[in-house]
Amino acid sequence: MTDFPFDRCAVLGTGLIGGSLAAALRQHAPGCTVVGFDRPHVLERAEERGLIDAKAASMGAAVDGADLVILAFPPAKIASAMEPLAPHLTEGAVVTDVASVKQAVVDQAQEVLPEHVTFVGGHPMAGAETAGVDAADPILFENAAYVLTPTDDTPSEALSNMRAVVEVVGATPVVLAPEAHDRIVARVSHLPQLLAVTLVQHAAESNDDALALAAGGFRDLTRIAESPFDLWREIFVGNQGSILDALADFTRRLQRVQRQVAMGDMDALEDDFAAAQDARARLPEEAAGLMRSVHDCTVRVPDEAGALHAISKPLADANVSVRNIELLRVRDGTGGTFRLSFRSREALHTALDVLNAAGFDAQAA
Ligand SMILES: NC(=O)C1=CN([C@@H]2O[C@H](COP(=O)(O)OP(=O)(O)OC[C@H]3O[C@@H](n4cnc5c(N)ncnc54)[C@H](O)[C@@H]3O)[C@@H](O)[C@H]2O)C=CC1
Ligand SMILES: O=C(O)C(=O)Cc1ccc(O)cc1
Repeated sequence: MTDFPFDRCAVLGTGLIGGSLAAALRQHAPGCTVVGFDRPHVLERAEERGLIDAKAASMGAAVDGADLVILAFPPAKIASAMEPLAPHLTEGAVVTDVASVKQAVVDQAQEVLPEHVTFVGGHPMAGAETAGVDAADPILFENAAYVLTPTDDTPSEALSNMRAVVEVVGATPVVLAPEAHDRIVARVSHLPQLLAVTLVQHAAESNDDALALAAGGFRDLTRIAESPFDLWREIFVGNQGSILDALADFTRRLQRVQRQVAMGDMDALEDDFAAAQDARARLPEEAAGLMRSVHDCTVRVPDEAGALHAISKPLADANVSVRNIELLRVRDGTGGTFRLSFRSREALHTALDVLNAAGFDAQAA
């Protein structure tokens, strides 16, 4: 790629996010050499998986000569790595990070990074419930929002070069002040994480059989309850103020809902449903990441050998690629139902046409 503004990128922390960024850069900015640094066994794995071009034995060696430095450690380690890194940074380098909370990292960068580099905070709004180098995937950022948090001092060239990084990995840049970012993610990411965990616990502890009755809605709403705590511990500590504000606001809303239910105020609840439907329709069509909500359909098939082939063949013939196939249920004698997921609304609609034309009962899910 000729107009990619960086030649040598150091990725410090080659886990889920760093490994995915490294791999996406290798794929889409082939002129840029990607050097990784992590714990030796992780780095070994990153190289084995082809996520990086080269391994560095130390942080200093990784950033030596790098015009782009991506800090992709856990948040506290990102902040604590800056000071020891400072003397090794190359003049003119752009330093960025991926931490889920921005104000503290931006403050730390302003305090300890040398004048001759520019720090631009970043946060890809894409992730997965599994961490680590083995979960890294260059497709992770496709269609994701990717927040950049420049300050008043950030030179416009550094910001536009970071936009190029975001775009080359398939994401959409969203520029926000660090404090605005932290307030927003408290509501769309940190509070939902706490609610998912609380919902699962609330149901599971109410009755031994409760989870056996949970349908798709409960599953959709609680997917992120499987996320590992290690990262979240740092997020809850790092964004405590905004999370407490969001919790207080949310508690007031929940109390209002409680009053509406108690008073049988269906008009008020209907208004809430309408407002939520309206707002949800404005969610980005392709939400972020590997775990994004996908375009699904269900297909009923007869109980006979070769059923999966019978579905996949006409789709392959029509050049429709399937992201995921899940067998939802099988009943002896009466057949089964598959759930198929596609990457886009267009692919889903083509698939529905193809499958129905082939004689299946396929419906958008
Ligand atoms: N997991 C997610 O869904 C998202 C995470 N983030 C941010 O990305 C950053 C990394 O998170 P993940 O990639 O999920 O975690 P991860 O655990 O997959 O990756 C972190 C990497 O840092 C390395 N590391 C940690 N301490 C180290 C040390 N002292 N020396 C050398 N290497 C060390 C680990 O070995 C690991 O490979 C965090 O700052 C997080 O806030 C941002 C968006 C989404
Ligand atoms: O998988 C999901 O839906 C997520 O919300 C993942 C996620 C986790 C942490 C972040 O800072 C950003 C995104």
